[in-house]
Amino acid sequence: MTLKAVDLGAHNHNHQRNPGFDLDLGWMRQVRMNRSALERRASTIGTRRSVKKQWQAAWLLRAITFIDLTTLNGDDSAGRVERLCAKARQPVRPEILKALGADGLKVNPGAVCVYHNFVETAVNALKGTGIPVAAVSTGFPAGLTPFETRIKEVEASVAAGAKEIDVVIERHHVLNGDWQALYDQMKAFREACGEAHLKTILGTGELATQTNVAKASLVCMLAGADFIKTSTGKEKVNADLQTSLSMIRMIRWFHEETGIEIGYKPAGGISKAKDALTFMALMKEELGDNWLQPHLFRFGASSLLTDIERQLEHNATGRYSADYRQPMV
Ligand SMILES: O=C[C@H](O)COP(=O)(O)O
Repeated sequence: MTLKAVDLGAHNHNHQRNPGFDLDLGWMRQVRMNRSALERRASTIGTRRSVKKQWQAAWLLRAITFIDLTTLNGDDSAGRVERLCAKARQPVRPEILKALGADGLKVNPGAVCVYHNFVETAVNALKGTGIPVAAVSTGFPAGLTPFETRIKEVEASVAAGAKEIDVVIERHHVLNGDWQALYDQMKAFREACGEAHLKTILGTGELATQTNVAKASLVCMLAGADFIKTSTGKEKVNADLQTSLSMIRMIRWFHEETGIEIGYKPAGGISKAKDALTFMALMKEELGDNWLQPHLFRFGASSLLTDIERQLEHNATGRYSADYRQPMV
């Protein structure tokens, strides 16, 4: 296996950030998505392309570098966050890496994602690793706390050491077509983030139409988002392939018009290694290999790593072990 040749996507520090642009209502009017066409295209992704057996371990290791290892639960505690960070330091058991011939590789998730209250805990637990902490800091998951409070939350998370801020949008702005209000809020969040990267969560399962998803994506990118993200993980419908297509195609269009590369983060309900590989195939087909890097692609996922480690072990030994061998937290 040629694992050593696989670029495990070190963070790209030369990447040009999105400076933000004016809200272009003329462009907004051109945006249309056809749900059935998206569904047809989405249904071909997992079937036409499957990763060949000998490449699977390399792809799975690469998938790990895209994970925002996440815990966003009401019963989160410092202890749980510390255990999650320990997992981020060593996402795959050393004997599995050794068996795969990958023991020399640095494989770490893209970030650890927590509520604001645990940013400091995570920053301390990840010291020396270079793994950034992402915070959901804006009245997550509804995003309906007072606007000023949310801005203060963002500033507090950045001050505590978060390098990425995942911000939920107010869905009613989209449902009412109030693009200016959405734009103004996102612009203010971007400003509050400073050097930290802004990831905007659309809550796509609550936006009613694919055209709304696409328009909300464009507004967030125009306002200066570094990433657009599907879901909080708390909506009834979370990341899926057809919605991903709507967002990815807007990323492509935005890049064609502005030259700026925006990251994509499907989140919520992605828990199987096989699904992760399908999302990666989708990115490769629609945006090309360049987008398969941690500064342009992430999975928001709480349990995906467990399944990936299981599959890697199977790949290395031909056997599956029980889930408790790969405890998450
Ligand atoms: O952004 C991440 C999501 O909250 C994680 O969702 P999940 O628990 O379904 O993987």
